[in-house]
Amino acid sequence: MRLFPLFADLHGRQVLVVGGGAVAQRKAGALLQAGAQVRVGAPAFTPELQAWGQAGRVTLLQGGFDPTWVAGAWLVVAATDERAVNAEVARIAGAQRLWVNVVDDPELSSFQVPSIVDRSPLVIAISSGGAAPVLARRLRERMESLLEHTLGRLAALAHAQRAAIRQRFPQMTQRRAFYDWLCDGPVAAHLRAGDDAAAQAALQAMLDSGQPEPPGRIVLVGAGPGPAAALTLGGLRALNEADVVCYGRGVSDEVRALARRDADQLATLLEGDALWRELADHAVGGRCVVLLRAGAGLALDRARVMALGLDGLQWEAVPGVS
Ligand SMILES: C[C@@]1(CC(=O)O)c2cc3[nH]c(cc4nc(cc5[nH]c(cc(n2)[C@H]1CCC(=O)O)[C@@](C)(CC(=O)O)[C@@H]5CCC(=O)O)C(CC(=O)O)=C4CCC(=O)O)c(CCC(=O)O)c3CC(=O)O
Ligand SMILES: NC(=O)C1=CN([C@@H]2O[C@H](COP(=O)(O)OP(=O)(O)OC[C@H]3O[C@@H](n4cnc5c(N)ncnc54)[C@H](O)[C@@H]3O)[C@@H](O)[C@H]2O)C=CC1
Repeated sequence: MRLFPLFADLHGRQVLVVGGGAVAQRKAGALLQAGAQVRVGAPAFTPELQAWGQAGRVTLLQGGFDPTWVAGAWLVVAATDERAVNAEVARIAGAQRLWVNVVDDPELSSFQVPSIVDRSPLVIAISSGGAAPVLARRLRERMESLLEHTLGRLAALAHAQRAAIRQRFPQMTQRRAFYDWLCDGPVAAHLRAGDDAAAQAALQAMLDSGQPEPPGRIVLVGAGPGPAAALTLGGLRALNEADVVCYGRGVSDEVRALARRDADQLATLLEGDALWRELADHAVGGRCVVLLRAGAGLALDRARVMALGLDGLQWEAVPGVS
């Protein structure tokens, strides 16, 4: 590892960007995101940088690089299109032991700027160490599509409850289990479905009870053509574990009789989203719900389940003989 990754707190700290072109603008923009006080010095600026200057978001220093500009800076970025100027900026900043990023010379840079996936407070920084910046960018684009945008809100929720979580789960092993539940269970699912209030309530309920509620389980079982003998072994096993059996048209009494004795049995004629929701409602408190349908049974629509924010539950399908 040639470069050591670290996360710098630039809030309220002065950073100097030398150069006023597209690259200087990109660096200045990222620094502003991090709350830095950005000063940009160049003979000419992009329209965007000029606008930021007028709005007071950055301070513009007009003219060619002047060594006095580095005074007060914590970091310096050399982003002109003149190699000699960039090298001079690196020399002056380096002499004062300031960290300097030289956009056209990884060798002269004492720090480089990574590709950033921002799910604040979660942040991922990717570096190729200057070997191939485009690879870093491509990897970022893949991660952007992979990581839900609600990840940041999940981390923020965890942050807000950090003390309560420690108090409720004093041992590290308990906390690990809790965090697994937080990421895999209903809180994350509610956030993905855009229901922040429900996410907060689920987290609060967990902190109150201290019991990671096991996720409910829903098994879609195909009952086969009718007689109990045609039920698959998987179907039979699910019926034995069921707390609730929802059955559709054409399911024989013979098959229903195989369910666990104290399971609730309910006929349902619902379809689509209403059906998925009904099954999820029955699965509260970690219950096992079996949907019995004649023939092959109902196919599991994972995309729909996810869209409805019900993927915190365990969904399975045991197709029957059709
Ligand atoms: C060393 C480093 C110094 C530094 O910190 O700036 C550096 C150096 C150079 N970049 C060059 C070119 C390009 N850089 C990009 C993109 C990014 N470059 C970034 C960082 C870094 N670039 C640092 C290393 C980081 C690492 O390796 O991990 C990113 C990650 C961050 C950011 O800049 O904000 C950002 C992606 C952000 C994102 O989208 O996620 C693109 C693609 C594009 O713009 O789409 C091209 C055009 C294609 C090409 O030419 O390769 C050139 C040649 C210039 C020339 O030939 O004139 C040099 C100089 C050299 O290699 O010598
Ligand atoms: N690190 C990176 O991600 C990338 C780096 N590059 C490198 O960055 C350089 C700059 O790229 P762009 O911003 O697109 O160029 P640009 O031509 O848009 O901007 C250059 C800027 O430097 C300023 N400048 C020139 N002489 C100066 C001086 N003496 N003092 C202060 N400012 C001065 C100009 O006024 C202008 O604002 C490129 O030459 C290239 O080598 C290019 C692409 C990506």
